[in-house]
Amino acid sequence: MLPAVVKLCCGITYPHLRSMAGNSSLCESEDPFCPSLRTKHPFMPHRSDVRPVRLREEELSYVQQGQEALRKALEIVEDKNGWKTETIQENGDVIYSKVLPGGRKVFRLEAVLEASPEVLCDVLFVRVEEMCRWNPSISHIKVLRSVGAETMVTHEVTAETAGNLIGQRDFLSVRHCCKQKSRIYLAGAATHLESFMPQRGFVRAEDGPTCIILQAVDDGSRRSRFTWLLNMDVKGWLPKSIVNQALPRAQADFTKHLRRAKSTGSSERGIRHPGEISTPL
Ligand SMILES: CC(C)CCC[C@@H](C)[C@H]1CC[C@H]2[C@@H]3CC=C4C[C@@H](O)CC[C@]4(C)[C@H]3CC[C@]12C
Repeated sequence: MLPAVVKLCCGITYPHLRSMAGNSSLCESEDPFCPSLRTKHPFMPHRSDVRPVRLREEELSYVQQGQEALRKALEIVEDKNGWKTETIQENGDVIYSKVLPGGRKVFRLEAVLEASPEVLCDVLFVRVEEMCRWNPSISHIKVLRSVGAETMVTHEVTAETAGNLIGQRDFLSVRHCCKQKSRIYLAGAATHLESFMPQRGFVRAEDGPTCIILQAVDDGSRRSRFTWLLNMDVKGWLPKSIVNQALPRAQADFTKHLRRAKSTGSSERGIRHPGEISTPL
């Protein structure tokens, strides 16, 4: 697995980003990944329209932070040692936990969802701002910066829902998406934006380094293996036991809402894929 991690780290899978960063070996390979991402971001070069675009220092730093988040998150998730089964849900989803050196407890949810990795990527990454429509635990998500099609800075605010023992939190995160072989990786980590300091009345929590791995269960399948590392510092003064109960619960709830998300998202946007309408994920 190490070579894969190193590859990701070096940005070998991002020919267009390397080009944007000033490397002269531009867009040699056709990248069929997420065509919707390209149309969404008109500044993404098409093959016939390839020209070097220099990333500003700040943008380049977000790309690097995203790649670094993925590398660190994969290191945690792929280390097979020390994981304990936390809960087995009725639907078969399993949450494992592990205590990292330093004492933080992280959670890994494993599920199978009835959608292809591309559809899940669309719901979770491309249309991230729509997440609060299908997930009542989140009250607001805004993309503050986009760098190419695969990196963005987002601001998220959790909802003040009854039963949320943690209380409302906000997050400022770099989010990064990349495809390698049959997998799509969504990574994230807390970041900074000068114009976006913690706001009064909010406790700024930190999400990450975290990642979601989406992998087709078998060739041509519309089912995906969904592996999600939840690695969160909720901040504030709270007993560890409360936090360590709330996090896996939040993870299970999120996955429950995600299973219903695609139908809502598609119909609201008027996009209909045959056979995909009301199928839960
Ligand atoms: C217990 C309290 C403090 C937190 C509960 C809400 C948690 C589970 C919510 C808040 C913000 C959410 C994240 C917001 C944005 C993204 C980016 C997306 O591409 C994958 C999902 C991901 C990573 C969400 C995962 C779930 C998340 C971390």
